[in-house]
Amino acid sequence: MNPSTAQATVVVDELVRGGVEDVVLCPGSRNAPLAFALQAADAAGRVRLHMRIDERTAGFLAVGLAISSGRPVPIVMTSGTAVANLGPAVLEANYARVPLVVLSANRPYEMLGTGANQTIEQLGLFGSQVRATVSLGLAEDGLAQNSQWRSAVCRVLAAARGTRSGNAGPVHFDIPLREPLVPGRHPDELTPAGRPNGAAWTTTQNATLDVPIDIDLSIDTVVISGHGSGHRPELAGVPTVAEPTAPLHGPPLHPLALPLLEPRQAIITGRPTLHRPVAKLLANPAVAVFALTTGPRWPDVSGNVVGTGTRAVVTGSPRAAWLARCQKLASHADVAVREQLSLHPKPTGLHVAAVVTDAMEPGDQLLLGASNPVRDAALVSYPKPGVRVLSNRGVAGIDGTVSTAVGAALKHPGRTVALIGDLTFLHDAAGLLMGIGEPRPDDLTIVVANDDGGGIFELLEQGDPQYAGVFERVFGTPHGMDLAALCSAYRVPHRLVDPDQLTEALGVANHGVRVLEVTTERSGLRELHAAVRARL
Ligand SMILES: Cc1ncc(C[n+]2csc(CCOP(=O)(O)OP(=O)(O)O)c2C)c(N)n1
Ligand SMILES: C=C(O[C@H]1C=C[C@H](C(=O)CCC(=O)O)[C@@H](C(=O)O)[C@@H]1O)C(=O)O
Ligand SMILES: [Mg+2]
Repeated sequence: MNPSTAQATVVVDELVRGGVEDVVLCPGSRNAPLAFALQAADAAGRVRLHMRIDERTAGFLAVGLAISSGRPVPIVMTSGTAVANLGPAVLEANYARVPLVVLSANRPYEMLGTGANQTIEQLGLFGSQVRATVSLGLAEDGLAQNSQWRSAVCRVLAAARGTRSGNAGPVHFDIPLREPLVPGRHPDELTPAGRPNGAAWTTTQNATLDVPIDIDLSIDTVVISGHGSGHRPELAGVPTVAEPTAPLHGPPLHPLALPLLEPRQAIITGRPTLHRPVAKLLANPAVAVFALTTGPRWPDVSGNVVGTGTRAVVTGSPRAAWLARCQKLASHADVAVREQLSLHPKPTGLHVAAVVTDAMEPGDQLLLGASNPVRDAALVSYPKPGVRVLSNRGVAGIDGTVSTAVGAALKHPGRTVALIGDLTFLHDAAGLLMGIGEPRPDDLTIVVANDDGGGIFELLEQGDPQYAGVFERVFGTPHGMDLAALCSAYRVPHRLVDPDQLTEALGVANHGVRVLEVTTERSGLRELHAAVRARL
């Protein structure tokens, strides 16, 4: 077995021993030793290999696989811009604490600066965005490097999982590889041995971060449950504004009810990412804000957090009058939203979100695109028990969302529905490119609310009628794209559905990947949201 083949075979073997189930591979030559080793592991049923041509979609496919399974997912690619294309996925993984491993093949380091082809300073490329940057020395004939290789893999996986830090996230694992890059004449030679019984080379237990903080719940309190929040049974009695991807700890509180309430205390769990009324509350100096997070970091956008920890030691109970007021205002907001939807003359993304979230049942997985879809879901529904809701809230990008949905669906045993906007769909339509024979989701429905542009901007300052002369081109960005033709090019079934047919269409049994496109209007969104607020 030549040195590069031996090294690659050991690395793949140790990844499998470390609990990796899925690996995404992009074609290249420098990473050929890893490609051969991964193909062999896939053929032996030890790992599920996913080939992707485009490293950008590969990275977000891995994000989807990782957030749905909780397992580290390596993405393997050749040197050069192939590695740089993982940038957006690494950013998302950093801020959303997703265990990704960018496993980049590299030219031998001595080639740096020589003008050698496809040779860049890729070690360290992701800077502070990764939890660790690990490299391996070149494999050499006759050197006993097995233990170094295997222990490095264990360090990579531990860093990605946050095993000792409580802070899962992306890791860059850069491996310089020297020719020969293809297996020798004796490809069946034995792999340098791992630990007995398939164990990992280095084992460790998850560190537990335990930082208790005292919180008195007799003070009028709301909980803001944001992305990445842990479950907090100690807050079960406290009115909770939960983002769609977060647990609903206590009685549901609608985000639009917040401005009508005067809590004296707020408890953040996870990281709030969605609503301005939430941001305004958390910035109010008259409100005592606590942050409970599971990892070493906590959010404090306004610098108003008075105390933080990983566990609340609660005393007291919410006042009955406070609970009653929160419940009344939450119900009022719920009614106002649905009532205005029924009165609004044109179908909008908010209408589509209401249909999709109403259709979700226990066992389903829902993935929400950035921009309006995730916000619309928050306005028309509360997190449902048994429905897993995912969204790339790390940096709220509209990139890679189709790929993320495909990855998440590949790891979910039941139905996955993705609700995304048209720009989000167009941004990552290449995520539909799944090569012949590659694993495909059993049941993924991508619902595209197509308002021919960026509906979110209608609701922001730039959507004010005073900017009408400028708005449409530089914010609305109408495109007029034929989504049916695009889906046809990717060989994915597509159906244009009237809004009032969407419930029925979602109920049709699905096998594989399909796109349901719903034409919506963004021109009346500002008025619709204003009408809802006027009813509060
Ligand atoms: C990669 C990336 N580029 C740009 C943005 C800024 N942005 C946020 S929402 C949005 C428009 C989204 O439009 P669409 O997906 O159609 O959803 P809609 O707002 O229409 O519901 C853009 C461009 C972003 N978040 N991420
Ligand atoms: C479009 C971008 O992001 C903006 C999207 C929505 C945010 C927002 O305020 C929506 C309305 C609401 O939640 O009340 C907006 C914000 O946080 O102020 C974001 O900037 C973008 O390009 O950043
Ligand atoms: Mg749109």
